[in-house]
Amino acid sequence: MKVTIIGAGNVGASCASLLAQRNLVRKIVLLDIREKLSEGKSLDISQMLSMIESNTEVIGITKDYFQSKNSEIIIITCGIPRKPGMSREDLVKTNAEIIRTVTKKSILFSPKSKFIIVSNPLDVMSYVSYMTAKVDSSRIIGMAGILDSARYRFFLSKKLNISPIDIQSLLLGGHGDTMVPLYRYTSVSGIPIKEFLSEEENDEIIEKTKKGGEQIVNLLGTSAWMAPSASVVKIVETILKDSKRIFPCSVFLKGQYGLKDIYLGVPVVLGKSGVEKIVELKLNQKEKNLLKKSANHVKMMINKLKKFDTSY
Ligand SMILES: NC(=O)c1ccc[n+]([C@@H]2O[C@H](COP(=O)([O-])OP(=O)(O)OC[C@H]3O[C@@H](n4cnc5c(N)ncnc54)[C@H](O)[C@@H]3O)[C@@H](O)[C@H]2O)c1
Ligand SMILES: O=C(O)C[C@H](O)C(=O)O
Repeated sequence: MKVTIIGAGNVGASCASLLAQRNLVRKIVLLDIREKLSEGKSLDISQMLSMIESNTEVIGITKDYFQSKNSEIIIITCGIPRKPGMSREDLVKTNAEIIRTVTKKSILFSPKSKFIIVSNPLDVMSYVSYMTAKVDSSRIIGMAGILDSARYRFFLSKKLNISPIDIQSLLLGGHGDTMVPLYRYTSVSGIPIKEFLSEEENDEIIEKTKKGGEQIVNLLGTSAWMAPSASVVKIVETILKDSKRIFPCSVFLKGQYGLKDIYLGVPVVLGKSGVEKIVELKLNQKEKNLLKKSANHVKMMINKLKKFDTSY
């Protein structure tokens, strides 16, 4: 069982480290364009393995895609992150080119692989990877909803003084300010959230969640990587164990939620084939409007990209 991670920067190296600690796969290939980076990071991770009793082999590669041959899963974390004052959308042109190039190269050596996309702006990059790979959309999964949901659970846990582990939540929509956390589908150990706080109080938590990525960018000067890599590892584990768990992920919609030709966050069942089912919830009018607004925003970015590059 081999997993390849493209991009050995903050998110990529952290994914390799967390995945190796889970002792889930035989081999992790960490690949970057920058000479020596992945070799150094993989060596550091490898030297940790005897202490944590993991048998995973971690190798670092510069540009040589042959080493990624027949990967079960390819995780795309390469490209530029935002800096303070930037939006995720500011990354679109640079990262689209990078995602297209690395998807083309990876699919050549791993034609049956599932892809987890991390690079931003997430929903558009997942779309770019899907259009480039030309494989069934069930195999191209964007990671964002798990992270956004984890942030929401964290802020909520602080407000309620309750463990985040016991908070269940669900989000829809794009990864960004237009995300749609669902108050109606949030609960604490099965108890509806309305028993703990009002919708208005919850809205304050949602605003914090929407700004969760930006808050870290402003503190660190670059974007988050610990919680994002833990979210990626959740997806990897679910696919490899064929666990059929439900998570919000950015997936290609073909009419579900009244939307098509777009990658957007919705709840999905994940298993060994990737996205095994898209769960369609009955939304109320307010939720429908918010989702539509979020979809319009992602569509607008996709259309801008298509104008700039007619090959999409
Ligand atoms: N989806 C999410 O929730 C989420 C969360 C965190 C970060 N991100 C995004 O993930 C991306 C990576 O973030 P980071 O903090 O790891 O950045 P980083 O700068 O630390 O790492 C990016 C790495 O990509 C490499 N790279 C660039 N072009 C490449 C190519 N063509 N082939 C191989 N490697 C290449 C760079 O050399 C660098 O090492 C950013 O776009 C960021 O916005 C998304
Ligand atoms: O905020 C970012 O730019 C990175 C990522 O999308 C995040 O939410 O942490």
